Amino acid sequence: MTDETARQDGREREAVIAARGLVVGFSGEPILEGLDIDVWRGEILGVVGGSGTGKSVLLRTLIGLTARSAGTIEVFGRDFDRISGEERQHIGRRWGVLFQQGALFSSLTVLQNVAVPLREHMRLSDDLADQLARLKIEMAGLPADACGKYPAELSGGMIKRAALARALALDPDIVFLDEPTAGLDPIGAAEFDQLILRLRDTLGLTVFMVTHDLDSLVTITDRIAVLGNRRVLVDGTFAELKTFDHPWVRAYFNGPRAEHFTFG
Ligand SMILES: Nc1ncnc2c1ncn2[C@@H]1O[C@H](COP(=O)(O)OP(=O)(O)OP(=O)(O)O)[C@@H](O)[C@H]1O
Repeated sequence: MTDETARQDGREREAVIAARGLVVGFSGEPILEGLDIDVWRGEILGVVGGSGTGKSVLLRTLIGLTARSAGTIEVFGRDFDRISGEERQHIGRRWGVLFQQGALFSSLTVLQNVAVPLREHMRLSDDLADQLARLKIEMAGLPADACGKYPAELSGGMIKRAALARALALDPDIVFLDEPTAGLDPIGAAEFDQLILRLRDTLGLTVFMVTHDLDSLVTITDRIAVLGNRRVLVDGTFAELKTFDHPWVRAYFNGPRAEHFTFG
């Protein structure tokens, strides 16, 4: 949705993230060039694009893990380049991240993994950190006996849930999810979708979700941003994107796997 559409909605939308003119590259041609994107408070934004278009690079750039050579990023209305280190740290605590492979510490149990951000950022006793970590683990839909397990002892779905519990540890306002349902069976993926939806509805979370999962896109996203030609080509609902006139967008949203999703 563009700024204009947001205004036409008659509702004031608050951009949790507003990035403008992002340029990101490693060597050679930039991966992202002149990219603008907004993430609105309380929405589930899906980010799609062909393989290698820079979805994960965008996610990492927005959270400050990948450097950009140009562009601005406002987070909660604050220009990230113009704030003190202390404020940056404070803002960093307001987001949680679920990386593609979970990125759990293999030598720590699930409970210890989830307690890491609590111990790092809050001055909590070990006991209180453990209690809070148990709560997040339960919120992520894991059984209590998962707390004492190591990542190697978990299924793919449990790893995603443990990583989500860790992302939720500091009660973030926004969570960044990189392909959260990749590698899950269809039942596990649908359960994970519902979990994300429930967390958004009950906690008022904002969700930035990179995904290739058409079912997730249809079922839980409010809006989808399509990456292509190094920027956001277009954004809108799944139904809107089905009618957008661009070869890749048409092929993606009306291809053999998407054509059965029809809208009133
Ligand atoms: N640290 C890095 N150093 C050099 N090149 C990188 C680095 N990170 C990403 N790239 C390159 O940037 C491009 C975009 O990568 P990215 O992982 O963002 O793609 P993606 O859209 O998430 O792809 P996929 O859907 O396959 O996960 C790729 O060509 C990748 O090789």
